[in-house]
Amino acid sequence: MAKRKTKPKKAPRKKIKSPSFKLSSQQKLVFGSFLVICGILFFIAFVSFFFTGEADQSTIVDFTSREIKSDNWLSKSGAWVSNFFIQRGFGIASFIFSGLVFLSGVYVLMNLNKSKLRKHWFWGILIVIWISILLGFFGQQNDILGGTIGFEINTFLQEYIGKIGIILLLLFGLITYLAIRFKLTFENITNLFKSAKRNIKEEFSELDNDVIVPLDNNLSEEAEAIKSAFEIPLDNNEPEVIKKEKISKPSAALEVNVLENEPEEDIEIKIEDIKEELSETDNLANKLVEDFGQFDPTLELGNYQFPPLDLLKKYDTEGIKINQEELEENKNRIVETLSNYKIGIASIKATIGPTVTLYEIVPEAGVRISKIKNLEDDIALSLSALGIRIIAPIPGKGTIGIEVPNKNSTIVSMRSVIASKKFQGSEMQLPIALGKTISNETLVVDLAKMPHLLMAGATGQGKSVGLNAVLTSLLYKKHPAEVKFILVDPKKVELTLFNKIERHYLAKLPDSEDAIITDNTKVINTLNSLCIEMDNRYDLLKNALCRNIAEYNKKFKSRKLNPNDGHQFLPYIVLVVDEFADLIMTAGKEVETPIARLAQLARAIGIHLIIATQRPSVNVITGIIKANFPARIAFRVTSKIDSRTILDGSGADQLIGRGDMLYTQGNDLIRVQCAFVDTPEVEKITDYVGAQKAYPEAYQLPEYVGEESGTSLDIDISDRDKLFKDAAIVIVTAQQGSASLLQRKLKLGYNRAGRLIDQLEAAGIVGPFEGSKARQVLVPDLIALDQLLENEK
Ligand SMILES: Nc1ncnc2c1ncn2[C@@H]1O[C@H](COP(=O)(O)OP(=O)(O)OP(=O)(O)O)[C@@H](O)[C@H]1O
Repeated sequence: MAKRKTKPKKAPRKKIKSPSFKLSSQQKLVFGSFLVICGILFFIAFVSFFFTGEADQSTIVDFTSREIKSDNWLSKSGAWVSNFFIQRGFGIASFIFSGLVFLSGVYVLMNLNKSKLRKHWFWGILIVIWISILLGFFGQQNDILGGTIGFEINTFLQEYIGKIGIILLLLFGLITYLAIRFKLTFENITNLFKSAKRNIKEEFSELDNDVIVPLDNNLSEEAEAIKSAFEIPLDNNEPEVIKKEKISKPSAALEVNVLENEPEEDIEIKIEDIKEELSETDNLANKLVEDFGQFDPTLELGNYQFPPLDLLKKYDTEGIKINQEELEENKNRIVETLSNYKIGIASIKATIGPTVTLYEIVPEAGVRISKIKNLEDDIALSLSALGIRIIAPIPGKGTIGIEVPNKNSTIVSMRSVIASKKFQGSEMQLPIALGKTISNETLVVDLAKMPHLLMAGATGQGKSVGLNAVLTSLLYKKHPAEVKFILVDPKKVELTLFNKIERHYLAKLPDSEDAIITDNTKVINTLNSLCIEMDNRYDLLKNALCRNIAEYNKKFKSRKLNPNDGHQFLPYIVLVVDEFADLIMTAGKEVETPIARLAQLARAIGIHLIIATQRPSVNVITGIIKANFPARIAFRVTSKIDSRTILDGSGADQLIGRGDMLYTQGNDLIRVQCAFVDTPEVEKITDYVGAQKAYPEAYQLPEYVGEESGTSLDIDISDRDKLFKDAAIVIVTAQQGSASLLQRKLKLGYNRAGRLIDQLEAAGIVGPFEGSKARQVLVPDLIALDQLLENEK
């Protein structure tokens, strides 16, 4: 599964030529109509047999003699055929044969699916045998009912299992037939009985309500009353059905349904039964699904066990405890502060969350909302608490919210959110249990819908824990075949634990050693490779006529896409970048461009990005990135400006840290306490997953050959630029392997400087291309350079 390189083409196998029975259109017409006519002839002969069979007995004995005449409607042939099938064969069940021959003709004529026809024959023959055995019971009285074969089998079976045995055997055959042919189950039958019972009941109760009132002069009193009340023009003698509803209670609303007089002429409605033709591939896919079942991407790791809940820790400080005193105190202070500014409160309500309590205030009529908003600092001061946030007004509620941190905040454990019904029962494509909201509800979001996530917050406020929570959620819900991670961790320590699940869940570039990327230059290659993967996936989707990965995978699972055409089950790819700022600082545009491209286009093909940064400044979170990351998580930041960069508004600066965060998916801000998952817990999970059978290697991303790394390292010495030696001296003296230095010092154009750098690399003077950084100079001084050039000669 993990391996996705194109398979080497198999040597073409020699095909053994099987005789082909393909008929041309004309042949089909001739053969098909022949069969249809045969079917009809059989039918006529069989019917005639019941009238003329006895008289024709002699004809059969002497078929060739022209003297003897036959009474059968189809003369001697008819007599012979019907005698063969009915008398000596299967009795009246032989009619089924005539039907089958007729049907075969229709199938050939209309070029219908042959496998279905085969099925009809198979089941048809079984039914013939079944009926003839059943009617074999009456063989002694009337031998044409079950035919000789039916009678003989019946008597043979009677000797061994007796009459009761045969009846039970036939019953068993019938049940088997119904179960296989009509997919009948025990539940179906019970449901059928139940609904029939219900229908009968309903019908009876309706009968009670329907009164047929003959509209003549002898109208009952009630009907008379109705007639006068509604003045229905009653002109002919046809009886009309009047629904009597609660007529006995004249005061109640009276519902009367009077059927309109029928129009003079009935206009017939023709109902066209439009049946869409299934294409050949559909038939093939259905057959494949019938034979092998749906494609199961998880089959290769069929025994994979999801990590159990017990690997996650339970915390003592979990669960919300109501501190009545604190509530009362805060309420009084809020009321007091507001009354100091002459703001009256109509009502106040508290919702206690894990870290903060929301006081919802309904101000008295006439109070301006902006007035309360301006008092934010004053209220914070009077409550002497950090992290007060005022939401005025709360969207969709018409109240004003004041969020006040709890004195004793409670931890929201990863265990509690993973165990929640909301997460366990979620049908999302990439469900993530972020934590709990202020009303203590578990917040589960779909990464596939976001479709990319930007996470920011000052150092030590819970970013890494947040990233771990995201990854843990996916590990608990998604099979290794369904999702792959690409982890970029410049800090080198945060995500190392995930190394253990490399062959299960990680994706990497071919030939790279570590799956977790810690080197910024490799990030560029990975991002570009991911862009290639994106393009490849779009091609696959285009060929499969699907709009997104979910549709594509569904189609692939139902075997409608041929793996020989390059189609395969596509896992989701989640790219996680910790410390995005660091990356932008070192690689700049080279990362921004592929990130922006991925962010703009990758949503449909199942590539989702999560980028986290400590420094939410505008040169890190640029406009183009912001535009493509509508879903954002803000942990506590130090300034209002940072908050504005992340959330386009303040709020993140008023958080209290330790996993307290604001989440937005483009519209409302939701305050959430992030679920806490500690490093030992993550370690346990990765150990658990890592200990299980894995794919042979990590998921392979497409190879990316960097533009600059295309240097041919075998540049001939004689082909070197005239300025080669000068360039080498400049580079070694400055100990800086950059083309722009050569451009400046030797007054060269970019192309020539670039060529020189390539030649210097080929000579082993500078190292390989390293992204935006200058190349490493491998020769320490001019003496060493002289020696190197001397040796070359
Ligand atoms: N959801 C949470 N619930 C409780 N405590 C938390 C939560 N998230 C973080 N903390 C506390 O904050 C500490 C720092 O968190 P974390 O390592 O995630 O910060 P960070 O933002 O990644 O910092 P840095 O940027 O320096 O890596 C944790 O060790 C933990 O004690």
